[in-house]
Amino acid sequence: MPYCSAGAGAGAGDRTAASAQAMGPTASTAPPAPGPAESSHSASASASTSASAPSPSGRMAHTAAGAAAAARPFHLTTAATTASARGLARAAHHLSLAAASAALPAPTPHVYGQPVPYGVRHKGTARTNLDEAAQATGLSKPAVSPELLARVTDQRLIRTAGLIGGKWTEVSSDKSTFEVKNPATGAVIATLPRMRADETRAAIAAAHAVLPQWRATPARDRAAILRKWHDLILAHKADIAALMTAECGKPTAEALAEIAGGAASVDWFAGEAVRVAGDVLEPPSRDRRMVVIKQPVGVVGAITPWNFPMSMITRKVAPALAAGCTVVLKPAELTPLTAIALAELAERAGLPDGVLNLVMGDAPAIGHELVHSDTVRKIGFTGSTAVGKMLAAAAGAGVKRLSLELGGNAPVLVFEDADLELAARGIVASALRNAGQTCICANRVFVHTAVYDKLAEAVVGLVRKLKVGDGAEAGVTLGPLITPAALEKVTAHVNDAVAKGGKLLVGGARPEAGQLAGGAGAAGGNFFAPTVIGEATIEMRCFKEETFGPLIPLFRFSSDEEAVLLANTTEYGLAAYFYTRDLARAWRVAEELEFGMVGLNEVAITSEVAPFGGLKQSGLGREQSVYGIGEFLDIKYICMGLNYSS
Ligand SMILES: NC(=O)c1ccc[n+]([C@@H]2O[C@H](COP(=O)([O-])OP(=O)(O)OC[C@H]3O[C@@H](n4cnc5c(N)ncnc54)[C@H](O)[C@@H]3O)[C@@H](O)[C@H]2O)c1
Ligand SMILES: O=CCCC(=O)O
Repeated sequence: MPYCSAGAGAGAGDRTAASAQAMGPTASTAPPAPGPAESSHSASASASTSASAPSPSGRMAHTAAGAAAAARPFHLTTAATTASARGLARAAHHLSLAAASAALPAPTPHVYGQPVPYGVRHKGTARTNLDEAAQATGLSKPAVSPELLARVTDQRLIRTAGLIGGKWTEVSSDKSTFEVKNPATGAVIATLPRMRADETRAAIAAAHAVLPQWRATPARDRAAILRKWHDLILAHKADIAALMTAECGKPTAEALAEIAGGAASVDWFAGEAVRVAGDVLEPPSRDRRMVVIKQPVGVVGAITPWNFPMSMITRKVAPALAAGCTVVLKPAELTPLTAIALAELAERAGLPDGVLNLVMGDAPAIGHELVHSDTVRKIGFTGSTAVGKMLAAAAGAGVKRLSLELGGNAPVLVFEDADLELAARGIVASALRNAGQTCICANRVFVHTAVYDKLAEAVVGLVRKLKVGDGAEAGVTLGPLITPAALEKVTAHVNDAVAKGGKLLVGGARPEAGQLAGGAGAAGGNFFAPTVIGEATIEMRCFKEETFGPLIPLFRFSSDEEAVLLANTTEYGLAAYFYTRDLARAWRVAEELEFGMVGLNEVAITSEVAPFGGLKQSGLGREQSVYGIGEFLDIKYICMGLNYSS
């Protein structure tokens, strides 16, 4: 199903630079510290100490002991080497670490202002290990705000924990935490464990341990679990939308559209699971037969951004699970709550323990483990081009499979024969979707000079009708930007354009508090008024960079050749759009645009049935569609000689 209801540049850029630095050469060359199991415990000894009760839900039970035992035949058949024995011991150790650190009672989240002790409670006292950690480190405990709890009906969807080997893990190895803020108010809505390398290694080990069972599970059964997950997502869409809007800021209608699209991906890949097929080749001689089979690539590391907190996850996790892979997911730290709710629903759908693991916190440390682990065979990443390039370099060193969905700088071309009303609606819907924070947002609008003034007037008229405010308020069509840094980048792009001769047609600054829907609280949010700049030129930053904010710059052109040249003048190649009624021009321009996705008289191009991905520095590989599952499958050729003596 297509979904599009009405990009944080500096946010993305600034964080990106910081993370890139943190991941620098020192971090990437440091070998992971060996776990104690490698030196002092046998696999079975450490596994047997960590066995836990079978799952009450009746799901495939994977205790640490069970999972380690399950891993054994796989190790023995694929690589009966010392290294694999060490790997098994390490897996068992990490599983026992996960089991021990996650041996917590059913979560009762600490609510700000009403301390509810949880964590590992000491005998005969209400104090927990978290109280001690908080006291010792001065750091806050995992918690959720009453405001967040009040928004959600099924409060079990809100957990202050990652998921490792089927255990919700509420304490990170160094007991540190990070905060999640509502971008519409600036208020802290949750505090979560800041996971790092230890938790990531445990999650990788858990995913590896259960891989033999999951890949051997019949595709039909994997598909049934995915369909159940899809149904549960839709049954809880109001709660998921509330979480998504609270952490990411997008208006509720946009959150619901994203959930519908994300659920559609899960359903699509449930269908694809049973259609994986190989080939029988015509052999060059009759003494042999040749076949091609497809097999899951193995453990997948999935790293996702904040701007689509659900659909960027389902596009990776659903095809990976359908193919028979297991997953370690690292969602963005700005928006982990949607990911946690999705993982909780996956568990309820019957996904076996360890098949989907969730870690979040210290992005460079987690990323380093995922990309340097020999166990992880594939990285699926969506995010900035800067972080994507760094991951690509590290994954290349380990010859790991890689999909990258990176930045965009989408052009819209409006030719002189276009339906101008349709074009104006499309431009506003695309450019301002998620407050302009969408990788395929219209970032540069090129208009034929003959229709420029009319188109500009129509765009400005539509922009003036938008209602800016807290996305949770009814009727709001434009929410806040994700961070103050994102606000700074949009402000800088607007100021730069005006300084270089751009005409401010509407917007241009932060709205006054009184102009915002959402009451006084919204005054603390990261809002920027939707802005249209006329007479934009190629010297401006908004021509070269992804603004990732609510800015529509209008450029002029006077020939088809000029329009296509302007559109292609970017290192990005994700999405492009154009409006014309001329069939010959439509084909010519569609073929000449150097972008992975092209919308002709249409901006709502995203769909689970269509390949999503970019050219040039916008990425590698494709998500969604019939092509999407191939990213998680290895191709194996088997040649069978028939010329043997009987
Ligand atoms: N092409 C697409 O499909 C697509 C979709 C959505 C967003 N995007 C792009 O994503 C960008 C915005 O997202 P963002 O700001 O979250 O990007 P980002 O690159 O800062 O973060 C993306 C993810 O990478 C993680 N990360 C950051 N540093 C890391 C490191 N050193 N190692 C491993 N992981 C690390 C983050 O925590 C997050 O989970 C924009 O450029 C946008 O165009 C692309
Ligand atoms: O930001 C990228 C995702 C956009 C989409 O799914 O349409």
